[in-house]
Amino acid sequence: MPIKVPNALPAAHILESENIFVMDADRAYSQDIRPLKILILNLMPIKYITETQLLRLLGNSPLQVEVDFIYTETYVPSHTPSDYLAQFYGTFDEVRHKKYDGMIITGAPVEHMEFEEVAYWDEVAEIMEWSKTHVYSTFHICWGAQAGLYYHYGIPKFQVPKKIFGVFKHHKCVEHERLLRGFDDEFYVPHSRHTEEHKEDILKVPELTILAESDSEAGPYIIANLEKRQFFITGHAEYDPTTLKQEYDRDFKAGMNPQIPQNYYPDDDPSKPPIVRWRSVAHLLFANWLNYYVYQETPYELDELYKESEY
Ligand SMILES: CC(=O)SCCNC(=O)CCNC(=O)[C@H](O)C(C)(C)COP(=O)(O)OP(=O)(O)OC[C@H]1O[C@@H](n2cnc3c(N)ncnc32)[C@H](O)[C@@H]1OP(=O)(O)O
Ligand SMILES: N[C@@H](CCO)C(=O)O
Repeated sequence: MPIKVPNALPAAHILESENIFVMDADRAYSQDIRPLKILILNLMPIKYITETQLLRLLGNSPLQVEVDFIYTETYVPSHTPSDYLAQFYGTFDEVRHKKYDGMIITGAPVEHMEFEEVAYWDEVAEIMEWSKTHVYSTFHICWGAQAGLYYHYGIPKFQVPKKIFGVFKHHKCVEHERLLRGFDDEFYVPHSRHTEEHKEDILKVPELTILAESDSEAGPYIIANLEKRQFFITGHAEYDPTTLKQEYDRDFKAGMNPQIPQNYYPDDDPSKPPIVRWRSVAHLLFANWLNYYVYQETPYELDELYKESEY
């Protein structure tokens, strides 16, 4: 079954070459099944890379998925041409009247700033408030997760002395969790951040459960609220095989003497091709979310979702 994206989105060509069935927005679905509506708030600077990474995982499903992208109006992205945004993206104002089965809030390279200092903070906070009544399930990634944990539950982030950078071993913290169905007892996921949440702050919030964590400095990895309508993912399962390499090379060229990503290069040698240990986890994570927490739970008629809302 296909994933439907804005017409001529560059990611579509890449995904088609990977045998993912992509439909443009004009084409009708062949079956009378309501597609799942997913909204992606893409805060990453190089938009097409994140689009491709997320659509690759959302598209690897028998479910019909229709994706809308939005960017922030209160901070206009500098690395993405305005005609690209005009062609493929909307704004929150253009979608606030709609309801969605799922939403993804991406990471963002703004973790050094206090949340309130980020130019689009008020807008992102408004979107997170709106999501409570207009989105069935929200998946927050990296800075998106930090922002969600802070906005919804007051959990602070802290600067770490050494960048959490590499591919870290994790384990499940709960049994029989559908989001983790198919995960091995130990699994690997990339992290790339300079900040963290403290586990004890998360455990203090009765509505939150840590579903998976790492005993390394990567710490809590997947946090869910009680209703399992909000997931906070501190790592980057969606990253391409060479994303960490690109970040390392970028910082190396900038003379920043970056640390070598852990558990990534054979013999920790950046001249060797990296070992990819997280692809299957990425596919399971997104497929389980889509299947168990979006498709199987969301109302068939999206208008039924928080009908009482007069937002
Ligand atoms: C913690 C996480 O979530 S990890 C996810 C973040 N990881 C990444 O973004 C990896 C890829 N990013 C990069 O490699 C770099 O950010 C680059 C190369 C794209 C840009 O680096 P630089 O040019 O040095 O930084 P620059 O000052 O232009 O800002 C980079 C981004 O930070 C964000 N940003 C910077 N200042 C602000 C601000 N005041 N308010 C909001 N966003 C800001 C923007 O997203 C900006 O990119 P955009 O304008 O295209 O949206
Ligand atoms: N993943 C990011 C961290 C930025 O906050 C990078 O190194 O680009």
